[in-house]
Amino acid sequence: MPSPRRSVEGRPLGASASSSSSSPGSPAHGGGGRFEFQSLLSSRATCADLTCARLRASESPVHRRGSFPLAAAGPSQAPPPPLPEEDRMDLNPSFLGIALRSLLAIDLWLSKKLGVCAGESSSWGSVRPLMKLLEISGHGIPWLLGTLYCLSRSDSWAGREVLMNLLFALLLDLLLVALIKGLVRRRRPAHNQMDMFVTLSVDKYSFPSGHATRAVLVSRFILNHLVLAIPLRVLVVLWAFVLGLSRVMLGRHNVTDVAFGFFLGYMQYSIVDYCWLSPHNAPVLFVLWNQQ
Ligand SMILES: CC(C)=CCC/C(C)=C/CC/C(C)=C/CC/C(C)=C/COP(=O)(O)O
Repeated sequence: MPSPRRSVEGRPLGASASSSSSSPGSPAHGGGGRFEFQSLLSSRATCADLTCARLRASESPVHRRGSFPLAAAGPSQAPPPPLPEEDRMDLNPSFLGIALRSLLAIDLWLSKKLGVCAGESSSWGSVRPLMKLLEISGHGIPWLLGTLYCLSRSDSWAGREVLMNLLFALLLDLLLVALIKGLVRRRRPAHNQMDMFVTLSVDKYSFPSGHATRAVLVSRFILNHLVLAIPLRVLVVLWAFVLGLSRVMLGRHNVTDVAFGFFLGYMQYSIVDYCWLSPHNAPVLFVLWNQQ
């Protein structure tokens, strides 16, 4: 009995090879006045590509109503096994599915258009060194080392408390970004050159942008805990925004990586603010640091 899963394009479900004279891609008559399509492409590998649509055999009207052609042929012939889950694809994706795919397409298109510093030969290739300088300004290492240095030099309890929380914020950021990157595993854009200053293994993935999370987290932190004149406050916000934009211009990220990074950085600051470490709720940390 020919397996319906292995049948070629347009062949009616369950029909024998000799009866499948219909041309590829054309609807084939499945019996009972109904038409059914089998896979548009024969291999499972190509089915992984979402361009391949397949009618779910187990959910087709013919199957559901018990009038599958082979089943009708006799009780000894069992209906074909349902398609494996990975071979199936709904023909009527939900509105959410369509919206997400459209967003993804716009994201890829826009990110490619904005990636004007992705290489030396790109249209804005001459600005690339400046973008890379911005990249270092938002890198985890200078921020961690800077915070540790300031902590070691701080001689007031208030200063130490703020710096201890900044250190906590930076470490929380590294942890959450690494966790999400490892779970989502979205590859960096194809036009990115992997020439970044010190990276972790998860930094081969792009969602979310660690620079974008850090930019918003650190900016919110500075704006809330440092007394700055208005022009400096504007500069801090601008730095965060331009740093995020530079990630797309360098070709390191897609727009959605940076947008989600901004959102995550904003939420991270709220977490840090909520769990604010002080000599009252985390005395051990402060005593240990004092003893050094
Ligand atoms: C110094 C202390 C207390 C701890 C060190 C913790 C640690 C593992 C630091 C690693 C810092 C590091 C290499 C961060 C990577 C930053 C980076 C390249 C992020 C990628 O950003 P993206 O915007 O391209 O996603």
